[in-house]
Amino acid sequence: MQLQFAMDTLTTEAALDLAGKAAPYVDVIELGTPLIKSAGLSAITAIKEAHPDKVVFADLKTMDAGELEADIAFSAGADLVTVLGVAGDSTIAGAVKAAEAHGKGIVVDLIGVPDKAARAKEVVALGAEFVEMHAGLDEQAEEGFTFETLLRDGEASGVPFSVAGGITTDTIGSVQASGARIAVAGSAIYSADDVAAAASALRDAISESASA
Ligand SMILES: O=C(CO)[C@H](O)[C@H](O)COP(=O)(O)O
Repeated sequence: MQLQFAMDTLTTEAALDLAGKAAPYVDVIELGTPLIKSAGLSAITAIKEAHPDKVVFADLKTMDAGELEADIAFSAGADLVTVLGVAGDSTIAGAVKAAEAHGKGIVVDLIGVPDKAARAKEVVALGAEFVEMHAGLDEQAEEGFTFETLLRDGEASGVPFSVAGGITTDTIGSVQASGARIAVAGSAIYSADDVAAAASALRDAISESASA
């Protein structure tokens, strides 16, 4: 299983600093939605130039104008771009068209989708590379939130999936056991006093879980 670091920070300078510390331990570097809204597409270019060997993930969470929004993110240097699963099929198909033109990929974020397993099948049929079983920051803070449903939905979907929703060293083993392609960790890394150590600990937890 791969490890993705979601950088929910607000400036390119902060993102470059975080990415520089975590890069040795992660496979995918994500520019979070607030970062792209705050710093603009140039942040994607800066991260790709600093880390050309990493998969750069632009979390646009596109809801409309799929082809146009995906195209500008790929042109800026993204390897993977997100579209929302609650968007219409034509939006997702448009984003997939842009990905094909650039030789890159679309990830469909299933945040807010009631039946994630069913929608996952539909969007992969539309050409998405994989789906993200995602509980966002607000949902994580809601009373009664449980992370386990994301894993069950991933397993039930039968398609390639990542998982995001407050993953920590305590839970990343269960994500791996669910068959996820990628575990996405944001606050567990960027909020840590020692960012490199936090990323390294998640990487070690993946290895330990694989050999258990
Ligand atoms: O996309 C996001 C919020 O919409 C986050 O980047 C994602 O949830 C990962 O961060 P965390 O591990 O803190 O949940």
